[in-house]
Amino acid sequence: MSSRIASDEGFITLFHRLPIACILTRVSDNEVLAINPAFEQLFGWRAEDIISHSSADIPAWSSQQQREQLLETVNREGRIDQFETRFRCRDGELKPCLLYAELIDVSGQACRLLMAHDISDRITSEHALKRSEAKFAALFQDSPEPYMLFEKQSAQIAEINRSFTELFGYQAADIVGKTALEIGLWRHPEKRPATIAKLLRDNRLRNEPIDFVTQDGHVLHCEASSNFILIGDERRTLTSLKDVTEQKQVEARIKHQAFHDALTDLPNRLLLHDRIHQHLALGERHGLSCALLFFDLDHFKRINDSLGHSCGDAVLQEVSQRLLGRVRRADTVARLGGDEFVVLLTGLKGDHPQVAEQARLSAEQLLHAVAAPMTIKGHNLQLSCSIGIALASQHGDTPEDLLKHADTALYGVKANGRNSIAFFEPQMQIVVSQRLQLETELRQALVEQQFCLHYQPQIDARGQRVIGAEALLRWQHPDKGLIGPGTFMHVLEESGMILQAGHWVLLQACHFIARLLGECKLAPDSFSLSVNISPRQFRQSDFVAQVDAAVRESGIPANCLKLEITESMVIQNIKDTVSKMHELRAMGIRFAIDDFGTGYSSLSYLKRLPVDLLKIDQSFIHDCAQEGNDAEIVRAIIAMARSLKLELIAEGVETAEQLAFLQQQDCHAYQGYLFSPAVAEEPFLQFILPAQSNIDAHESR
Ligand SMILES: Nc1nc2c(ncn2[C@@H]2O[C@H](COP(=O)(O)O[C@H]3[C@@H](O)[C@H](n4cnc5c(=O)[nH]c(N)nc54)O[C@@H]3COP(=O)(O)O)[C@@H](O)[C@H]2O)c(=O)[nH]1
Repeated sequence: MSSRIASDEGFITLFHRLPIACILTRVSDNEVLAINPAFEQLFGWRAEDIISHSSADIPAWSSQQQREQLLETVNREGRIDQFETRFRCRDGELKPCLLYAELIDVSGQACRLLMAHDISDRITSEHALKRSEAKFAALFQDSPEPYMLFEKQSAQIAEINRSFTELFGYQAADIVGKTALEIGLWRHPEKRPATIAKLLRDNRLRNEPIDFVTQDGHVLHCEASSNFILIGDERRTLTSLKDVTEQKQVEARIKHQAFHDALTDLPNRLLLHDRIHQHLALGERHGLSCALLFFDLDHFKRINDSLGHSCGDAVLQEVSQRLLGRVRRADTVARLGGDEFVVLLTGLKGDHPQVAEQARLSAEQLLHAVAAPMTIKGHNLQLSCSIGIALASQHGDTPEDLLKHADTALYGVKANGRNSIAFFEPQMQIVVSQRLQLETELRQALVEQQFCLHYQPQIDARGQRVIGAEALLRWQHPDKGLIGPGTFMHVLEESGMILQAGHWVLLQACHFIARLLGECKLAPDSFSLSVNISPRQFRQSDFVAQVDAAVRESGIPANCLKLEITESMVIQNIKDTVSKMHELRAMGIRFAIDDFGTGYSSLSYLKRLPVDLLKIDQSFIHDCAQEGNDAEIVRAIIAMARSLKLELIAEGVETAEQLAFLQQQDCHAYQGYLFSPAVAEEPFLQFILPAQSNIDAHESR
């Protein structure tokens, strides 16, 4: 401290105690008069390094230019606030400082008091902030997620990033300064106030589902997350968006698939159930009724089996379109699977008879719609269908009951010949339960082997010789005794159990032939056993292999086995049938056309078939001796067989007159009650052991 200012004691004390670094210089010659301890401590300089030197010479200034600038301002204006510079410390470090300088009078001398405030921390944090702002800017711009920055107050867009531009198509120049509403970003602007309220309440948004619209008008399903942030002094809303459009579409697809049939895209059972539920509730409220129409395409399996599944699928699609085309928008057409469709007619008004009448009229229209000819993959088809109807409240109050009762009514239509409609009636349930009971018992019968074969002899009337037999299925029911196939064959067919039963029959028949040839010493050329083959059995892709295996396993000559098929079976899929017949024929298996005369009886298809024998149907035999139409038909069949060089056998021959007529026409082979009904294995053996003596014995009875 210079002696010339030492007398101003109050100032000196204050000067030395000030916690801020101070330096005092004389204006007239710029000589440094004093520095305080805070100065020494901050910059490391000692008093002797500084005091008495001209301020231009002191080493603390890092820039003379700045020093002169500062002095000039202070001299001119008497003071300077916040002059930023760097002071060199004794150890060489340049320390950022904020300088305050003022002209003061100290003991009558004009002096400059310069105070230096260390701003190293502020500069460091400013740098850190700058770095973090730069990082934020880089993150914001380069983020793969679309980002938007809004002015908090005005909600104007302040910035968008590249990903936002890529996703939405907007360039920053197009939208900065505008609100999302102004540019039409919201798909549902009416939802914005609630979303903003939520943001303000929670101070953030997390994965808020919002639909936006892109610049070119596409809808984007997004999840938006928002936070308030401070950038500089500005309060901003930072919003990141997650585009979940694809995810939503996948979810929607999965949901759609869960409630719709994949082939026709019609509602499935689940959705139908839901719709029935809704309409029952609505109906109750508004006094309206609804009706359930349960559809089944008649003999649809034949289309699948004969023309293939892709054709069957196309038929189902065509039927679904026809049904959709005939109902109102409020009605539902559903597919439950296979060839089962359900139509839910809704909004039916009036009392019970009026509602029933509306349902009946609609059902008839739908029946006709299905029955109109259709061309599927080049095939001209004409279908028919059966419809069972259940009416809400009259026939059920729940979806389950209505579906069950419409199905029961459908069963009633099918039992009465199909191609028609029927309303549910309580007694129909008895028929359904009986049918179910029969099906259950038949399954049990297959497991417990309650089936057996009976054999009806086939005779050559010229020598009364047994030339063969027809194997006929019987069911040895544990309570009801022996049951003929007329009672259960259709159930085996419809349920598919015929495949297992038919295979069993085939094996049994082959083993029976083996016993006849082995134990009874029958000559293979003198006897054949006929086995009835059901259409479903024949259509199996491995049918030929099954027959081959049965023949091989039993070790019989293949020509002892004769397969009986019907004309209708051949017609259903002539290509496949003929090819299988040729394969089996090549193995030595023989074929008979059963019930001949009742079907197409066409020469043209008969010529194409590898057939050995025609069986004249018993319906023509019954009255053939009366010389009426049946006699003519029998004559025509015999002539046809002769021209095609086919064997013949008449079935159902019950009287000597019938046999005499047949023999007059040169048809000598027959089977029927006249000789014997079908009998069990043991009695059958009596006819052929020894063959001739048994026939004699039979004649003498
Ligand atoms: N797929 C299979 N179908 C089979 C099998 N076993 C039988 N069937 C089919 O059932 C139909 C009925 O058979 P069934 O009740 O045994 O009747 C046969 C004879 O008993 C009966 N018949 C024989 N002679 C007479 C007669 O003089 N009068 C008269 N009223 N009926 C008589 O005819 C039936 C044999 O007919 P068909 O088969 O046309 O030769 C039967 O039609 C078979 O289709 C089987 O294992 N698999």
